[in-house]
Amino acid sequence: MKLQDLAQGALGDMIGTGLESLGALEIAGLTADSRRVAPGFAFFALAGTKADGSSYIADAVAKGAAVIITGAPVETSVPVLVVREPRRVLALFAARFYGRQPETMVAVTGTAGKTSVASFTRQIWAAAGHAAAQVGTTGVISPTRNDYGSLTTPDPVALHALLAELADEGVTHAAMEASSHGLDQHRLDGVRLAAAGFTNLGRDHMDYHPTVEHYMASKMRLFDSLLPKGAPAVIFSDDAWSAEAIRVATESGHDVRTVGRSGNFLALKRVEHFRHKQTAEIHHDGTIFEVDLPLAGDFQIANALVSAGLAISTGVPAAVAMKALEKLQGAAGRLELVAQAKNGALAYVDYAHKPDALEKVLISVRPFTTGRIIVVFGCGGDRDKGKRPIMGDVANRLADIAIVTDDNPRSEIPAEIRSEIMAATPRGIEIADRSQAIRAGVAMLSSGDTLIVAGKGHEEGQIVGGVTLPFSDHAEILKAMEEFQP
Ligand SMILES: CC(=O)N[C@H]1[C@@H](OP(=O)(O)OP(=O)(O)OC[C@H]2O[C@@H](n3ccc(=O)[nH]c3=O)[C@H](O)[C@@H]2O)O[C@H](CO)[C@@H](O)[C@@H]1O[C@H](C)C(=O)N[C@@H](C)C(=O)N[C@H](CCC(=O)O)C(=O)O
Ligand SMILES: Nc1ncnc2c1ncn2[C@@H]1O[C@H](COP(=O)(O)OP(=O)(O)OP(=O)(O)O)[C@@H](O)[C@H]1O
Ligand SMILES: N[C@H](CCC[C@H](N)C(=O)O)C(=O)O
Ligand SMILES: [Mg+2]
Repeated sequence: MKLQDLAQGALGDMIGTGLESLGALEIAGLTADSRRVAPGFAFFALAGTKADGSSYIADAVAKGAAVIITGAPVETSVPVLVVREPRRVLALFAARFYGRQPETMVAVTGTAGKTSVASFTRQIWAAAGHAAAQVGTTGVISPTRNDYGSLTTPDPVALHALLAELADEGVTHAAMEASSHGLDQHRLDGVRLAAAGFTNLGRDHMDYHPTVEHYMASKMRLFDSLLPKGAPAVIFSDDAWSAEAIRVATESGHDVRTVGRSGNFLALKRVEHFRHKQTAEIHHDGTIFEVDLPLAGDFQIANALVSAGLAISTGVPAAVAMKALEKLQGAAGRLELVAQAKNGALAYVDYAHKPDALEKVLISVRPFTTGRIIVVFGCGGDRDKGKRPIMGDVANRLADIAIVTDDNPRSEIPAEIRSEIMAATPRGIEIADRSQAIRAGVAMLSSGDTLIVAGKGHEEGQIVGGVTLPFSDHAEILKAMEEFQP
């Protein structure tokens, strides 16, 4: 593809000249990683969090880069195009380079619930007869794939290559997660969105965002920069940050549709909790729906409402969407019931790795726990350190027994991470080895107890140093259940 064809639509972001003379240049591929450059590629030199891409220009040129696209002039032997927002230009170019996307795309942002909402929206679309996919933390799920993933929001080149493949496979509807990193780094700027959703805002990623306002503003890019004006913005109404999300979406000229107890689009009137399910009365456009949601956890109602809001806003009849809620399967590792002991105690895996999520999950299981709540959890290394004592305190207050263990220590010293948690968990029991911690939790189970193994959800590895060791909370629970037969 010629550079001038890639540049269409991104011209507003260009500065300086260069395109006139370079427009006819044939571009074989795009990348921001010099290690992936092949002959004829455009190499985007991006200033990153760890490295500066401009130090890899020589490497890219040696590998055959045809043009360097960058934010500041550089001297090199191949043509250079200087642009104002290189990350945005990369995303827009990637969208044009790969060309095809599923016709109906939605994105959801929020601190917690994105994976669940992407999954539920895919399931509702599928129930309505659409070929639907989800893209996010747990990877890619479509009618023909279930691929494990790494980033919540893939980088724009990988993302658009994937969206083109999905479109070619016949996928017409796709729901994706918009992480704050992804939004801040313009990873989704080339995605054509039909609607967007917001779940909630809590503490996370304070290692990356200087303030909570910056974190919220990154999330709000979804509404103030990416969603086309006038498109439906589905916003959970009952979060402390809902009003701010509604304000941004309204000021951006969107069709704001709120869902929740104070929702105007889907209004939640009543909820009854049972052990593995809950019943909700939902009002929509003058009709009352009684919905049996086959999932535990108050927060799943919020996720179900946002998903139904997105599905209805992209053409699914409300009655079809409400019916589909009754068949929902939870996203892998999100308050997933892994085993029930002989004595009736329940063991769940959950992906709560931030304070609000841990709090919500522990509160959610209390109504059906007649015995004790036992939680096994840790905090990731090389991530927001501030959340460690907060999560420790949450577990100390809301669980009867808190077992503090390791969760992806990465480059940090595991004992130090644990002691930062333990500082706020005076009742906590520290067991370094995660497998032993889970064994201890299972061994304690008596009738009426609930065990929550939190933090890793669907993950299949434990990252220690630079190495990912095979590990599954799911498998460890089953092994311990077999051993202790509680
Ligand atoms: C902190 C962060 O978000 N980093 C992401 C960012 O990297 P960066 O631009 O800061 O990269 P860098 O390492 O500083 O390097 C700068 C530039 O030099 C280039 N380079 C580097 C080395 C080399 O030899 N040659 C070369 O060209 C790099 O490709 C890059 O373009 O852009 C990269 C491409 O999009 C991402 O892969 C990378 O994600 C890293 C791996 C990561 O761990 N990100 C996590 C924190 C993340 O994004 N998480 C979110 C949220 C998760 C959640 O929901 O909670 C997610 O969406 O997954
Ligand atoms: N609506 C919600 N409100 C509060 N907590 C929630 C909500 N939905 C999910 N959770 C909690 O957060 C955990 C992660 O849920 P989910 O994977 O759906 O969110 P996410 O936003 O995709 O998270 P991540 O950013 O880590 O990918 C769940 O296991 C549960 O503990
Ligand atoms: N997407 C999140 C996942 C965290 C999961 C938890 N197991 C951890 O490693 O902290 C992150 O990379 O920050
Ligand atoms: Mg997610």
